[in-house]
Amino acid sequence: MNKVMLAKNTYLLGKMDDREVPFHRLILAKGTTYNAYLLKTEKPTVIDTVDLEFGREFVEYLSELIDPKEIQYIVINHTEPDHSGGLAALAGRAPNATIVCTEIAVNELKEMYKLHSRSFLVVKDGDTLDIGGKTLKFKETPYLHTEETMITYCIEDKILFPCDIFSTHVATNAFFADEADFDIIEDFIGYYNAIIHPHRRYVRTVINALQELDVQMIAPSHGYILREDIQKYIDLYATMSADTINDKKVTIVYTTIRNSTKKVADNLKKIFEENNIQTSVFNADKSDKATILESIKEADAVFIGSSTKYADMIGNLEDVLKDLIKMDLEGKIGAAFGSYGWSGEAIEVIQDYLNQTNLDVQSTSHVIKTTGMTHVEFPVRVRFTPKDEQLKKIEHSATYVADLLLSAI
Ligand SMILES: Cc1cc2nc3c(=O)[nH]c(=O)nc-3n(C[C@H](O)[C@H](O)[C@H](O)COP(=O)(O)O)c2cc1C
Repeated sequence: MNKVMLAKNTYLLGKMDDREVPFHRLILAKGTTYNAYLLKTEKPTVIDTVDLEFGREFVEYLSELIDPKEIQYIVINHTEPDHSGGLAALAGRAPNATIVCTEIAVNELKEMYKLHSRSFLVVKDGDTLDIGGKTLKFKETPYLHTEETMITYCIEDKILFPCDIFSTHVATNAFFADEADFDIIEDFIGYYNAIIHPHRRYVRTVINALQELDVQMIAPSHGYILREDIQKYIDLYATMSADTINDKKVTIVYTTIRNSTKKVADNLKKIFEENNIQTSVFNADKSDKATILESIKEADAVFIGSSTKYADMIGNLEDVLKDLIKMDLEGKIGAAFGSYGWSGEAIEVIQDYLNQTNLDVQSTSHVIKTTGMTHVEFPVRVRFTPKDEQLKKIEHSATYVADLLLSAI
């Protein structure tokens, strides 16, 4: 365990893990660190903890700096157990501490660490918390990289605690990037690519939020603390999260009885067009098949949808799908969608057809396995006419594909 002071009364409590750590189906060849922070103010506050495995060690080390009973707040920016895991050991030893997190995080933490009778303080975007001598400001960062995440900024110290964002996976005794005996950029970019890039749309929200903050130091939860040339790291995130490609095309083909599936198609189109992706939509029963197939040949992503009638697809769609199986669609993204009433067999039949092509067919399972995102669903299944939550669902799926199309990585 390490003890380093970042500002007056602000300590790094880090655990170095120099094993080849298995993480997100990767092996971290250089290991990693779990960085937590203690702000020893009038209302002592811990920001994040360490991996579950090192929880007791963490509390022992923390106890050398402060009696845990004095701790008033434990801020949890992100519930993944490599950061919140120390709560299991800390909560019992710090009975007077209120846990500070987003609303979504409350239930996750209660369930994960059996904290049902614990006191929680839910913070929202822009809320501040006076910890007696220092003030914390919170910014919700949903989907970066999970739904419940937030970042914390200490106004007096001008230190940003962004948890996973701006991290590096390097087991290091040089706590600050400027003290490393090599340039950390490659590791910084490698971490971004592995963990953050699939969520890059939300990186932009953070970059915008940072413009309103005077950040002099970035203290993430893995790897190096950044205190020199901070803007270089922020600019790198801005560049890496920007759209790099702008000439992509999507083709959407559907059939419908009473236009609910058309509404799904139109909403998909709206999202793609908001992302400057040229989008063509065809009702397979009202369009020339050769024109549809030509458009699919030109497209980078293909969405095929139908409503379900007596457990099957509607109209001419099957003819189009039979032709797709014979085409070379290598390198294109494919997705199924449709409106349905109770079972939605048509959508699954379309998915089966797409799986027989050489399209890169999207599925919920693949999205979860590759990004951890649970709010993106494929195929896109909408009960009856899409509204409210269902429109959000369509937006999430289209946005996900737009992000795949607009990024070179
Ligand atoms: C004649 C008929 C048969 C239907 N059969 C099914 C079915 O087998 N399974 C199902 O999930 N929904 C079924 N539905 C419900 C439709 O799929 C649902 O109303 C859907 O929203 C229609 O979308 P559309 O307007 O795009 O055609 C049926 C609807 C009708 C009118």
